Amino acid sequence: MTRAFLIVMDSVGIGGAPDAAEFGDAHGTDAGANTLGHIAAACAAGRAEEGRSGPLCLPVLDGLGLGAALTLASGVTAPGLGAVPQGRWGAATEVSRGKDTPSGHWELAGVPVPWDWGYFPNTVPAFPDTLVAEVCRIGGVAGILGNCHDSGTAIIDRLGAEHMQSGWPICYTSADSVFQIAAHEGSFGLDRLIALCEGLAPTLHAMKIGRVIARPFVGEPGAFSRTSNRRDFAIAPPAPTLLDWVQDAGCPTHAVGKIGDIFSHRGIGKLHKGKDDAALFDHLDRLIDTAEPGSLTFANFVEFDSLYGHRRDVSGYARALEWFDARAGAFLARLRPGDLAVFTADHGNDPTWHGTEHTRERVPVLVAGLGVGEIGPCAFVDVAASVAAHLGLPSQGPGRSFL
Ligand SMILES: O=P(O)(O)O[C@H]1O[C@H](CO)[C@@H](O)[C@H]1O
Ligand SMILES: [Mn+2]
Ligand SMILES: [Mn+2]
Repeated sequence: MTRAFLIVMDSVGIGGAPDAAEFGDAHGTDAGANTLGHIAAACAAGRAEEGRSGPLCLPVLDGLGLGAALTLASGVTAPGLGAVPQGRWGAATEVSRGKDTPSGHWELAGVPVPWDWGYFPNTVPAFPDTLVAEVCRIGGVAGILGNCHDSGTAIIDRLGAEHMQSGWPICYTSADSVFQIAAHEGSFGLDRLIALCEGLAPTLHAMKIGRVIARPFVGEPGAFSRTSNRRDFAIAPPAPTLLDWVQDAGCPTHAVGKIGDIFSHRGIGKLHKGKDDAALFDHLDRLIDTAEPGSLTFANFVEFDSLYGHRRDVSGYARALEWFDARAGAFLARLRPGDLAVFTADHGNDPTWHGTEHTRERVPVLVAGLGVGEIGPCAFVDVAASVAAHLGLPSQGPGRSFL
């Protein structure tokens, strides 16, 4: 019996999205945002030397077809990449109208987003008075801090001390459809922060705001750091996804990392969480031995995005890719006959691009366990159709299997 491992490298885009200009991610004759392509170019030019050195070195993912997928998506030939692929490889295009994590994951799981997400304006205040009043009522506070667009690390540096003094939660958003609350685990309390986010979620979801996110932090003024106790309260997918298709067929599902949160816990069998991507890869290494016949393991590795993409840290992103590549090699060596492993991504987050937001890009689809060959240009939903076909399940989404 077969097993499937669907592994999302969060934000590892390969450029070339046909609609990038509509998202502000291409201008004029500029080739546009290209997470992998621009990281590889920076590495080759000696501009990504912190904690690593030289051209980007990803022999395992490139051996599956990463460099070939990059060239297919965006026409870029990246220094250090471009081996003759030993896997099946393609470049996938998204149709959902958001370049956010839920849109990307749901569409990979067979369900494009049929609605326009709600967003908050990039003004101060960013939030309507009625929403602020709701935060105050549920949180038992007299006011909020922030009320603006910002980077999550910058805003705790700026407002963390005032938050500890006043007890007011720090509420902020971004270009994504999110409402985020940062609060100190000690002075405000982690359970209280999570209860506040959970209590606000129905109101925000009714506004088609995709997620309410608890962003707890610890430390003292001048030395705050976010913890791994982040919680996302996401709106539910609009239709059953690949996870439901598998579960409804009586087969086990394993969610590694934030997959459970992203799918609002629909179709999730066992949850495997961890404090960082290394701990998540330990889960994957265990599941390669223990996952049941017929099961789907769906994993998200978030640190490319959260620690390096949003922080515009090119060296850090390159380091993370090289670390991941080595772990992927050890993982793939343990695949069994009948196993399928797919490496892909949910959107881009080019660390060389302006701002601190996601970027609209195509994503790689790298498949181990199905022999060698070009999948070529494909759709996000084709990933779900292919995984379902591999597990012997009828695909219920619009995708076409590349099996
Ligand atoms: O700057 P931080 O708090 O990491 O926020 C980032 O994380 C959010 C959710 O993934 C995105 O909307 C992005 O703004
Ligand atoms: Mn993401
Ligand atoms: Mn992100």
